Amino acid sequence: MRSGSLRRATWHRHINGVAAPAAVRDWLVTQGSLTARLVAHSEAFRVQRLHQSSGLCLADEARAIGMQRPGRVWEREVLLRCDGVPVVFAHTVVPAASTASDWPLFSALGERSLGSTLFYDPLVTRGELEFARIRAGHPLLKRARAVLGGMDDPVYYARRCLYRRRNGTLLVTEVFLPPVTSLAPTKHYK
Ligand SMILES: C=C(O[C@@H]1C=C(C(=O)O)C=C[C@H]1O)C(=O)O
Repeated sequence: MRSGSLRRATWHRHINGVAAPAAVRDWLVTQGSLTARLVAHSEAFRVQRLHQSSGLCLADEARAIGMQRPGRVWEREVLLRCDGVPVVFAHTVVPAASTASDWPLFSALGERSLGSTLFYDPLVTRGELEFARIRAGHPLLKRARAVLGGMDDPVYYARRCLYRRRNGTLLVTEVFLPPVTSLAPTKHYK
């Protein structure tokens, strides 16, 4: 398999395109805020910020955020932890050309969930979810492995969603980690 294909994932508009096991599929198709659902499936939820800085967007996300070729972006990567257990590795990019008026809260998020700023802002519109199977050579798995170690499964399942606000675009990619399928709804979950 060409290395290029390892670096890039094939993003499908329909969940059937990734043939995910039922338990993972249920999480991949979560509508609304993933944060909200994870909070309802844990006693203690935490956004662990790994880094937030400028960088180059990944080869398979440039076009999705409106760039002709990979260019400079503001990049944020976090682990979402339920009761201490990492269940999602999330990677968010905003084109560096975006202005503070496009995403006024993005740079100062810290360990607050990005979802809390996206789902309650009437100016934000949300695109369609896309789904992918990502494998060992994909940069997102390399980064997750650098933080978590292990990550030896042959395939991981990911989704991504494009958000727009004023003239800005923001792409959130979520890689689901195996422990997510062990989460059970807590008493608060309706
Ligand atoms: C988009 C959401 O925000 C979550 C929080 C993120 C963050 O804080 O960086 C990233 C991905 C999301 O899973 C959500 O809650 O659905």
